Amino acid sequence: APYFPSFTNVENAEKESETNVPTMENVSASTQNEDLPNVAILATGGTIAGSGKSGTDTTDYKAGELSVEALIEAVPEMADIANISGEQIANVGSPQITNEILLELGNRINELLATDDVDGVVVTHGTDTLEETAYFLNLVVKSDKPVVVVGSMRPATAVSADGPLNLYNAVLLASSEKSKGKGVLIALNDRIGAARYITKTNTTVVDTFSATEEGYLGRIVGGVPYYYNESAKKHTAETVFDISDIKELPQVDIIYSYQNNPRYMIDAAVENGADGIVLAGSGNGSLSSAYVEGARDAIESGSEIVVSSRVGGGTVSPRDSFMTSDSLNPQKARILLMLALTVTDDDEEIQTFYNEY
Ligand SMILES: NC(=O)C[C@H](N)C(=O)O
Repeated sequence: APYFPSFTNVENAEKESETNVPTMENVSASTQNEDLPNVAILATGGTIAGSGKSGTDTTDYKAGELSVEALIEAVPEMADIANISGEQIANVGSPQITNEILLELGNRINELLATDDVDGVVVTHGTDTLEETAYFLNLVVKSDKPVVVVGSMRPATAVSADGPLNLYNAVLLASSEKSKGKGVLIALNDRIGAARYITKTNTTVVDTFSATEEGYLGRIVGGVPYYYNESAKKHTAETVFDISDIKELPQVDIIYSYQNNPRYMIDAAVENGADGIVLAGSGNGSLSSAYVEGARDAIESGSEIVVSSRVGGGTVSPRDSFMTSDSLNPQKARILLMLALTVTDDDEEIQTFYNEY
């Protein structure tokens, strides 16, 4: 077959999969191979679970259509490397991922990894906001066991769908002792990336995910993970963030900089109760006078301000006037500010988080 057969007929995949993919609750000891690690796949939707009208439909398809059972049954080779269980956390395109879903996902992963029954977790996710979820998990998972976030750019129904091998590779990484203690990983296109450093860089192409200058951790070659680097930033078991009792995350908004920008968006965020605002400054976090004044007033009103950059790479250098995001892009700087505000509203402490995480 020119492309992965089980993924090409979504109707059959759905029909065949109505039963029997084990969840951690009903996984039966008799179906387990004791020599293999146990990997739980938590599905949230995205293009990896997407379905189009034809094999060449790569833009008008619907994300979040296939169930976790269908994804698992489409890649039977995963059973050779791990005992697989599946859970459906959500089934949405990733722009629909909310703070509520993040909290549910993070708490469920911590629950699973705290048991001896799960050795690693794979999260299937839409690529548009994948880096935000991965970085969130990087900060709240309380375990050294591997957590791998994976997606695809082509829907499951496409010719040369990239989902099946990406999913297999994610399970491979989640099953590997070598992946322990590396922080949350992002696995696409045979590359192993750290959640802290990976970002989406292209609207449509398959190799859209890139590491920032800080680099990749490694790659997968012939079904074997090769690691070369480690992240110098704190993650997972060594972080201070604890979401077990958190019902709602603080409201943090992102506001973009551009020539002639009016300050009313900052004012509107404050009026709507933003606990924090990340400013996507230009260059090295530079801001117009309108934004500087708006941001000063926002601080007076009790909102925290963090300056990141719209540039897409580099470190925003420290300054006296506002906190800065180190090398976190605005969307990841927002994730860290939400979590930081669950711990403190002290600027110095929050700045230290930006430098350490
Ligand atoms: N490739 C993808 O997964 C894009 C999709 N719109 C999503 O983020 O859910």
